[in-house]
Amino acid sequence: MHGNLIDGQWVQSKDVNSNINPSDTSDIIGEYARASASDAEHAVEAARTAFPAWSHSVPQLRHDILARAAAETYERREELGRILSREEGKTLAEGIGEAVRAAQVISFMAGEALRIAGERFDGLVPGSVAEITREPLGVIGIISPWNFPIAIPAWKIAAALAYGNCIVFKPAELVPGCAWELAAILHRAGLPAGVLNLVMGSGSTIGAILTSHPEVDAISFTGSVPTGRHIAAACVSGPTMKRMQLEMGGKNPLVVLDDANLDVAVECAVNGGFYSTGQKCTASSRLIVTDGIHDRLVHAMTERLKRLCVGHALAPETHIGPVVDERQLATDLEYIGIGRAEGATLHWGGERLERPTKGFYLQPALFTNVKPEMRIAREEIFGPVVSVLRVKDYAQALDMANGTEFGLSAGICTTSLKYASHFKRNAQAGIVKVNQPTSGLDYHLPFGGRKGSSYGPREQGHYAADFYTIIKTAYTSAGDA
Ligand SMILES: NC(=O)C1=CN([C@@H]2O[C@H](COP(=O)(O)OP(=O)(O)OC[C@H]3O[C@@H](n4cnc5c(N)ncnc54)[C@H](OP(=O)(O)O)[C@@H]3O)[C@@H](O)[C@H]2O)C=CC1
Ligand SMILES: O=C(O)CCC(=O)C(=O)O
Repeated sequence: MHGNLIDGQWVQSKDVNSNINPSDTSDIIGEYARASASDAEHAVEAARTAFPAWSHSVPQLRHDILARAAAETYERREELGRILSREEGKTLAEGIGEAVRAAQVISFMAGEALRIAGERFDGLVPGSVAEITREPLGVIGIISPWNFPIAIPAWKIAAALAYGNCIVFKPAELVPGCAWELAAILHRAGLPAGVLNLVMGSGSTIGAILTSHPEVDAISFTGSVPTGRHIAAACVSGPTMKRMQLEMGGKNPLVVLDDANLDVAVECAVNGGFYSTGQKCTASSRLIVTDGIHDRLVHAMTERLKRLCVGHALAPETHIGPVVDERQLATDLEYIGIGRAEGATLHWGGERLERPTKGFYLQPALFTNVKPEMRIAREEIFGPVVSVLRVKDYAQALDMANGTEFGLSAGICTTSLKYASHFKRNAQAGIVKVNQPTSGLDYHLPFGGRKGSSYGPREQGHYAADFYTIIKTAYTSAGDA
């Protein structure tokens, strides 16, 4: 059994979580210990005890540990990608790609340990100086979702460690495999006991302990909007008022204008809407298409969708793996029913598929004749379901793109510099892409959204320091009379 990592020790439990492959429910990837409430308490205590030494450690130590972890993650990318694809269901190519991304982000953050710097000003008191420094924040609770089982934990954990923080990490229950491997890699790389603690268990028990514990200084969370809101309330209700970073849902638009290159637009729409089974917060679930290209785009997309192979995540011919679990499949099918009932046209797909192995297979669904007020155009489904909305011109497209409570990513396909520039400036989203899919982000650049999608400072790149460090302003005078 794979235990939890608490204060440098692997701790077993009688309560076991069997990690099931969504491509083949008879395949059990492994048994993972479910942490108890007292395990979570011990993990927080261990992190608190480890904090003084780790927060004052020399940057070279933090760099070297992270660099070793990045190297092992990269060397084992195929094995880790396979575990990832088995437990989450994205294709093997996507799984290996995500393992590489994790290695790259850890390597970037190793450099951040050395680059962290401050500023110096002349003070207003004659002869005085003021120094602005960044100090580690303390104990960070990291709560991650199932859809990026190694990259999201890696970019949160590596940043927290680089800037000198200690961690209690609770991964999503559906994907303990990658979380355990990442914790084991960092442990082997030489982290002192207590600096990183892994507590696998449910959100409602272990997650809730982290968000309410007075010794946890901050929470970094990625997941759904309702859970994000719940966590936000818990973070501010205790005596310490935790810092928080919440990355939540999206209903991301991809605008396609008449002047777009059709091949580019189809690639962006299919990749951004359906790859990774549409299970990305950055997925383009709304295609907003001007009249002149609408029918050609829908036709070309449909031809492309007919050629996509939905199947076992590990099979080399598969383009789209299964949905992550029965519950998410039920949600996707429910929304497909809602779309039909609302009067949208189910133009292609949307059927549950049988495959040689028992899994959660769903044919990608493309809806046309969708109106902006329909639920399928407003609510995050988190599956391979894309709505096409027809508009008359760019102005209407922009208006519709922004007409959502979310604001994570937004894309436009156009060959017009005028419209591309206007969209970059006026799209109400944290990430804007021109002639690129709305999903798929660079690990060295800041990531986050606006409106209901995100709360708190950005993740990734050197901007991550804004969450994981606290700014101190020190005033100094010479001290002589
Ligand atoms: N924007 C994004 O990146 C993502 C969005 N989602 C959206 O969320 C929906 C449901 O997915 P799901 O994984 O259940 O997302 P959740 O938001 O429920 O879970 C995300 C993480 O939060 C934990 N959690 C759940 N409840 C609490 C709580 N009360 N306190 C602290 N932590 C908690 C979960 O633990 P546990 O695993 O035990 O539930 C998990 O680790 C999807 O259909 C999708 O719409 C999901 C994943 C990513
Ligand atoms: O699009 C990406 O590369 C990242 C998406 C993401 O972080 C998410 O879906 O949670």
